[in-house]
Amino acid sequence: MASDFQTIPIIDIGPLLDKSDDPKMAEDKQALEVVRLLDEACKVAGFFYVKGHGIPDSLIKEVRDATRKYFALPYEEKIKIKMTPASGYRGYQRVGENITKGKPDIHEAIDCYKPIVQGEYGTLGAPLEGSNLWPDNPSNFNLLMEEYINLVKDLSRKIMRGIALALSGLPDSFEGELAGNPFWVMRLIGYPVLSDGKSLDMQGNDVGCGAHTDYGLLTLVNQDEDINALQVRNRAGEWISAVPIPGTFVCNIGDMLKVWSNGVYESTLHRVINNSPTYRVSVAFFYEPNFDACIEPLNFCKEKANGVAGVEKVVYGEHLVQKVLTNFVM
Ligand SMILES: N=C(N)NCCCC[C@H](N)C(=O)O
Ligand SMILES: O=C(O)CCC(=O)C(=O)O
Ligand SMILES: [Fe+2]
Repeated sequence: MASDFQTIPIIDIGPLLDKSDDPKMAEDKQALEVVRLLDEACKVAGFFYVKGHGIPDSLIKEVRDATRKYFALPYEEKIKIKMTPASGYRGYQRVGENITKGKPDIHEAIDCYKPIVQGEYGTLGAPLEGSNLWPDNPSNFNLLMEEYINLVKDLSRKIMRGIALALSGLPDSFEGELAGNPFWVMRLIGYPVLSDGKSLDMQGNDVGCGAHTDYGLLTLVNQDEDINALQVRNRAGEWISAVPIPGTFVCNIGDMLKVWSNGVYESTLHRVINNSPTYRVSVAFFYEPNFDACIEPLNFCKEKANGVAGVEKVVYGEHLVQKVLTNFVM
């Protein structure tokens, strides 16, 4: 359960990454210290900064800059990759199209998902079938994003090996049938400046993204430097700013890890409010279980609660599809 934390921990995961594919990982002192810090952060806040991740800062910035260039294009250009039910909910959505708790969010985005071929998951996967819609402009956009996706996906897998140990499981607890073929989601997001630093629309809505939890396992947020906008709710109900720390990702745990951990880790509520005078870009990568995995508390997590499951089981793909189908007005 998220406590009344006031700050979000920073974890240098370098020593874990060095050993994460080593069969002796669980005997390495420095890797185990990272595991301890992950456990603490997941229990206390459900959020932490990841440093020492090994992904070049230049690539991380390039991804944000390409995203910014795309959003700066005229609407007619952006709408060429419009997200529709027929595109598998992949592509561009304009400001106000995404809905959180009944209110339009003040952001625009490109949504991407791991490609799903027709029939791959039967009716379960049908709404998200398709491949991603990438803009032609800026050029090389898709190559850049694919390079980035490969790196953040592998980073997430390694963090999950650490989290498996943190929950007293084996390092590969989240591989094989559970998350060995991980689904992923990426959202390239732009948060416009609010006019006069006040509300953008007549209803006085100034929320870039309303309070929500993420749906899967781990989220890695690549956010603009120098703009404070992402806020995380602690148990006392206070909103704690996840201020940008150059060279880090903001990492948070999602609903499926809450279930697998039997509620030992919480998927913490967060929201985005861009009150700055500058357009804000963030790129959120979501590392998820296998699309068709049935998620229920793992035995080694239930043991701590005398074998009692404290959270409901769910098929990940059903959870995701139910969210996606209620996220948009179209
Ligand atoms: N894949 C993830 N986590 N996307 C986050 C979007 C959160 C806002 C969405 N309208 C909602 O209400 O969930
Ligand atoms: O823009 C951000 O900093 C976070 C976005 C977010 O929470 C999400 O897309 O799930
Ligand atoms: Fe989120």
